[in-house]
Amino acid sequence: MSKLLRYLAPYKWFAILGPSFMVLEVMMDLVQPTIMQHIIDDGIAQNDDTYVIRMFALMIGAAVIGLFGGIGCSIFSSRAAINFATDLRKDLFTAITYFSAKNKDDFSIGKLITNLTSDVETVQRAVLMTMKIFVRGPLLFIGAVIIVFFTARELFGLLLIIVPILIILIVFFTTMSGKVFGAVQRTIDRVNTYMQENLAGVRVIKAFNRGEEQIQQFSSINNELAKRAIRAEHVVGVLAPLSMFVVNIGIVAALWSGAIKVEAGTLEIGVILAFINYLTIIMNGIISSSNVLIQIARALPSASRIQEVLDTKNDIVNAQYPIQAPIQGEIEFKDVSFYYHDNGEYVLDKVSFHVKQGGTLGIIGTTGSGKSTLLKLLPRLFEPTGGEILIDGQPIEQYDLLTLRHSVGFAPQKALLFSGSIASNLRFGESDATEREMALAMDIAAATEFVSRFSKGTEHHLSQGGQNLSGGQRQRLAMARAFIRKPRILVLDDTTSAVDAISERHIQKGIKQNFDGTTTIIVASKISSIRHAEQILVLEEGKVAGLGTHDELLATNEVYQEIVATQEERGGVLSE
Ligand SMILES: Nc1ncnc2c1ncn2[C@@H]1O[C@H](COP(=O)(O)OP(=O)(O)OP(=O)(O)O)[C@@H](O)[C@H]1O
Repeated sequence: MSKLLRYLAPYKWFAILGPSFMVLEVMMDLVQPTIMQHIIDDGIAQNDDTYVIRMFALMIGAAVIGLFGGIGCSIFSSRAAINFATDLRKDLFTAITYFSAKNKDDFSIGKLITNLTSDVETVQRAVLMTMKIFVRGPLLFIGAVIIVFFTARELFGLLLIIVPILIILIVFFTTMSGKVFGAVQRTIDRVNTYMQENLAGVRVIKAFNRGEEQIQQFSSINNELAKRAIRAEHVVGVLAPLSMFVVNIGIVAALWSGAIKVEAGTLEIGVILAFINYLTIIMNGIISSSNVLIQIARALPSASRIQEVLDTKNDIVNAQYPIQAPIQGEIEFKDVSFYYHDNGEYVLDKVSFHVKQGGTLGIIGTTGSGKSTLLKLLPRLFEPTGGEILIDGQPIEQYDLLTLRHSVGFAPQKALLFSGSIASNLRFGESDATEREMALAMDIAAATEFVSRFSKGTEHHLSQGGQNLSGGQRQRLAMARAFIRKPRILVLDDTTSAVDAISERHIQKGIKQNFDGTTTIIVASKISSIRHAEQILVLEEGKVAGLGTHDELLATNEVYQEIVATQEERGGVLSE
């Protein structure tokens, strides 16, 4: 939490002014019972009307100044806390945006959403309450104790019993609340993860008639959240009535012992009333301090979760002196190995191949053989765990990341688009692409025809993830987004799986004509997509099972022959 407080630095004046105004309000609150005591003992008891009126005017004056203090505190504290949270949220979003793929895998999406929303809000509330109330509580408490010591010393002994009891209650409940609210926050993570996954998969849920089961599973997590939240609220909720009970006992004791003293003529009635008022102020001071402490205890787990994200080191960073020279496109994999998790299985095992600049490599293999993983190593979404990748003869990690990623036109297997216009999605690839460049990229990707059918053309609005397009249309736009960069290395991960054969041929022709000097790596599930590649790499369980031209592999490679045979059985597309 203390680390996060650096976010208050730019707003330090708001953060100082807020509590300062609160001091003003507290002073006015503290002075009121003493004025009242004087009204009773020196004004009403002595029948001095002028004195009473003067004191009433003083009371109203104090109330107005207190109001001014309260409003000032609210304005400045909320500005400080809201700006603090806005900057924090922005930095969190930035950190998450620059996470490496591995960093992202380490955090669940639900947890990151909770981070950006509920965690930031919890910390913001704690900061706000600290500025507004944390000054008020202790000041009210200390001020009232001092005033009672000087003005109602006859009853001061009672405070020595009541105050320690109240303090013990607060320490106990604050400690408890930190634990129970930590558990609530962790359950909110689970709810968010579950909701996020289910919202993304709503169509699958419907298609498989899994609605009831999913609702039941959600209910069980939701009920768990309710149980933990209720427990947490109970813990917090018991404190105020318990404190009130202790104070009420104190009031009874004050009245009883005060009455005896008034009867004996050693105490005035106004002092008892002032004492009771101050006792209530002390209780309010303690309860509001405890509310802030509880809020801080609640915010601590949130703060450390936020800090965990901010502290996460991106494991893919630029070299100290990165190569910024333009990339030509020669690629060499030398015994490249990779696993996703320590102690996990090798997904790629000593993979070696060489593609000359402007060459074409097709990759084929069984499901889960590591094809997509291999492609993800090229824009350095992941780092090899063994071996070396060379681009133009230089280790890939020596290249400036921006230069490297700008040189690689990557169309992933899952054609994810963003909400916004088609044009904005294409410009994701090249922000200052002209209309002509967009038209050419769409033409190569066989997207022109379906886009022109939309009344607004490239201004047609796509919903979240491009869900209002067909799978094949999404794939074409994702390819166009990669083409528009005019990359030196083009990486297509099974991007024509949902594209019809005629369009696929159009795309292949387009790539050949327009990306002559571009090194192209294409992962495909259909032989027809890669049969004309200069080299074809056959992957099996992460290992190279073959490397050669279509004809060479067909003649000598068993795995390739098997894939061809299976595709022919299914009415294969080899003849195309
Ligand atoms: N983010 C990840 N974390 C952990 N394991 C992963 C991750 N992504 C993929 N894997 C595992 O790595 C292996 C290779 O996956 P990859 O996606 O590279 O295969 P693929 O050959 O592209 O498969 P497909 O043809 O089905 O697309 C699989 O066993 C998969 O379960």
